[in-house]
Amino acid sequence: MEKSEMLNKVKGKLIVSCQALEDEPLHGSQVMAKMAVAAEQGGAAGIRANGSDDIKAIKKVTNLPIIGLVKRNYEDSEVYITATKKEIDELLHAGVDMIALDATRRKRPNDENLYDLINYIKQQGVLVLADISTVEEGLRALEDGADCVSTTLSGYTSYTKSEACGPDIGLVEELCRLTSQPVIAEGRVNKPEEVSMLLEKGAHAVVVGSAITRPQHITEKFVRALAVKHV
Ligand SMILES: CC(=O)N[C@H](C=O)[C@@H](O)[C@H](O)[C@H](O)COP(=O)(O)O
Repeated sequence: MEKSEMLNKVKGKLIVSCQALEDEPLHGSQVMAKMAVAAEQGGAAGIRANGSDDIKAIKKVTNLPIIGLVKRNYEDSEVYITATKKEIDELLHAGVDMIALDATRRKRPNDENLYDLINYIKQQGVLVLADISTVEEGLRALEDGADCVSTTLSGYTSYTKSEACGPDIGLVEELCRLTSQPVIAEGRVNKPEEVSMLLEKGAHAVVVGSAITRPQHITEKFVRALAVKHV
């Protein structure tokens, strides 16, 4: 797939994040592959997926474009989304259309450098999605060569931590105002109407994860509503 073709395919559309870590009930590549099929049947235009096993299984069942990442924890860093060249090589080997990596300014494991990692991915002809938590991080990542940015980490870095339960609309708006490059809205998008609202605010595409693919979280919401009703 041509680089620009992938971005055109997801423009104005929904991308579904199909992820379940080892401690989650739906963990397993076959389950994530079924989630991806369900997402495609529902009309998703792309899939965001974690780890080469899940990605390989998903590629067998759908031709939708895939944004790949590898979540891995390192002792010397808070960065866990595609933190080093090792994870990038795993994704290149699995074959993805776009690689999502942490593009915060936090220290990376082995002191690896964001600029070098972005440009390494680009040299392999794969698109780079910068997962950021602030406007400054987004602009800097684009300067460093990222093809697009996603608001994935807003609320998840020590300096953006919040109790917010909805998407960071302000961050999407501000990034869209300051750059003409694609801005993807991601993180705590819980309602269908938020997807259309974020697209109207200028988002290129919207990623939804937990609200579609983490049934334990969906159940919790129903249970909370039940508790409120009976107070
Ligand atoms: C912060 C972090 O590690 N986010 C991860 C990034 O890949 C995923 O766990 C999220 O599910 C994804 O970003 C979609 O967000 P939400 O599940 O809120 O729709």
